Amino acid sequence: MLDKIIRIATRQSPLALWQAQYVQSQLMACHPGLQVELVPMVTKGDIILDTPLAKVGGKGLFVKELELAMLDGRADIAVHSMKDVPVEFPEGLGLVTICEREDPRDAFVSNHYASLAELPHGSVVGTSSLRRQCQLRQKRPDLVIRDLRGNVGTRLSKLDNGEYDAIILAVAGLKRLGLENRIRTALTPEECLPAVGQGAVGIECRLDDQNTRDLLAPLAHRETTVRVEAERAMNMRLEGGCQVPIGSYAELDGDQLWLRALVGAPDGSQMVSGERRGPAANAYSMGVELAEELLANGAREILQEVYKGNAPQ
Ligand SMILES: NCc1[nH]cc(CCC(=O)O)c1CC(=O)O
Repeated sequence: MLDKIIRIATRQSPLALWQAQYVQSQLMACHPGLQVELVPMVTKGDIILDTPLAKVGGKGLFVKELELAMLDGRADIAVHSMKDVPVEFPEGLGLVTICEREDPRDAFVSNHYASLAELPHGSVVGTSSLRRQCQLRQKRPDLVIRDLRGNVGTRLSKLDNGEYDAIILAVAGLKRLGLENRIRTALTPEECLPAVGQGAVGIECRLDDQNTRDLLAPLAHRETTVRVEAERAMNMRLEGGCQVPIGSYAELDGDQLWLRALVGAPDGSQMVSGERRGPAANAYSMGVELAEELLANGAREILQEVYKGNAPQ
């Protein structure tokens, strides 16, 4: 076991590297003597930077190259932000480990205003996330939402250049990059329901690679795994990828799981939401049932418009 090397396929954005290095150091701490190397790669999502993600279309734009590397045997594992991981995996690969979740909330970031409520009428807010967009528009129809792409550092420089009055980013990403001081307020789940898996890091590998799976096992975090299982089951039933106006967020209190979800039209004109409470053992079925409730209450029509690409923005 000790002469084994684990190779981690990773994108090269600062956040992806942070996540890969986090798993690298956890693996080395759990298995003294184990060698863990990073295999840096470029993905389509890193190349197509000028088009709004929802229009580029493909789910999993950032993970396909990493998955090919694992299937080819050039890498053993890939580390993902759970919110960017598609609901389905190529044959032979799967998500085997979910690590402890960081703060799952969205952050309000601005150089002039302390909170969403303080933003003057007509302020320009940057986000490319349809989920953030629909929730912002619902609360503040007066705001002008503009697309904002690129890695976290690029997005912050666009804010600093004066292109936006405020931007919305995940708290987790900012904390991991040591940029917590840029957060003016964290939005509560009531203000902006987080994305499926937001703040959690997951590890994918070849399902037949039992040796690697055994090495990964101690990195799994039980509570996070249950929460993300419920959130992803919801998303899966909605057939939602990562670029959809869907929020899905679960909390665990002892054995009691509380799952909340919403589907909204990107222009904020419609919003369908619901919740479920139940034992953690029912995480998966709670997700599926909540998705079915939302579909029956209008989410089906909202999502159809979004997938057709002609939802009002
Ligand atoms: N969509 C990009 C992305 N994917 C994961 C994170 C960081 C937070 C996380 O790990 O959930 C971010 C940046 C952001 O949304 O601000």
